Amino acid sequence: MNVESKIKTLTEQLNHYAHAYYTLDNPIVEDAEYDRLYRELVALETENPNLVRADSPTHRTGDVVLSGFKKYTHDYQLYSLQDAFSKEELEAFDTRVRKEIPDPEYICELKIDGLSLSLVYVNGVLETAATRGDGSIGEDITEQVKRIKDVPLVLSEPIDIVVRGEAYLPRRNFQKLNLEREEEGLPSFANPRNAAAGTLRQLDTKVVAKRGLATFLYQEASPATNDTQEEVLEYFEKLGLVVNDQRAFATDITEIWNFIEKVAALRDALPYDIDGVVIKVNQLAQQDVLGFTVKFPKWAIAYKFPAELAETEILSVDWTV
Ligand SMILES: CC(C)(CNC(=O)c1ccc(Oc2ccccc2)cc1)c1ccc2c(N)nc(N)nc2n1
Repeated sequence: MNVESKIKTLTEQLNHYAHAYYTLDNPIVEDAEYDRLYRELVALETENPNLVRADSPTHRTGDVVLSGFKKYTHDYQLYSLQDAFSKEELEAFDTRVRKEIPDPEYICELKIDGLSLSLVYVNGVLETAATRGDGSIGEDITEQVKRIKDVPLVLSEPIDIVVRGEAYLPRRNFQKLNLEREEEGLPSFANPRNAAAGTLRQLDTKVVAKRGLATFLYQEASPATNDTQEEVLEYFEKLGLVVNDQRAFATDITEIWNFIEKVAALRDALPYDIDGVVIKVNQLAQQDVLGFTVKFPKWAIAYKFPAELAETEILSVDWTV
């Protein structure tokens, strides 16, 4: 086997193992074996730098220390969600939708408490990752996002696509990070969302690789190639992107509310923080009929759970009254 096919085989093998470990949470090879193959690839790439592939896992570990963040202008507006804090507000949303869509089918997704980000793939290769910013201009965090192990550097298909999702810190990594910071006499992070935001603002990408961020993708920001939001999410999984599996269909507020109550009951057992449930019209053609206000899509709403009192707030509450 010549060097080029040896590098191709090693790269594909290592990416397959990493996908199983980080994206499917289902390791299929011992760490020692992964490390041995990884070292073999680094040696071959060092001798043949012109043969390093775009999807090589070695792109994730090179220690790049940036001097600052470049601004990035999104090709597509990244919208916010209108919020609802009660069942009545959801009923008002449903009434507004039904004025234009008599029989809507909704899809309900989790609202992950992380940092919104946009991934731009060209020919299937991750070209840019950026924060949402104000929806039009964000910050380029490409080098940082390349160190998030479940973000594919190359998709399974060579397509141009802009996807949007959330970067978050799994609770177990959040607890591990705060323990380390306490031992180093550093202030701990208040919550996983702040820790994720602080990590992606690190200019030393080695720090990002160590912290164990993860992602869930939920939106195709470029013109959609599917008919429904559900099909978009299934397509994302085929491409190698991570999609949250906690979702449900609903045709009325009762079914939406049932899902919200189910999620509220399992919320504390989830390995990540959520701050609500996002309800969307599932058919993309129906989304187009409803359209957008200046800031929000009229076909989606976020039901926000009551904010959990932070430990400090709980201690300051006068429970004697
Ligand atoms: C619905 C949307 C606001 C994203 N959608 C967009 O940003 C968006 C962008 C261009 C769109 O349409 C286009 C307009 C012009 C060209 C191409 C597409 C449509 C939606 C949103 C926002 C936050 C979410 C969140 N935290 N969790 C989940 N689970 N879903 C979320 N969904």
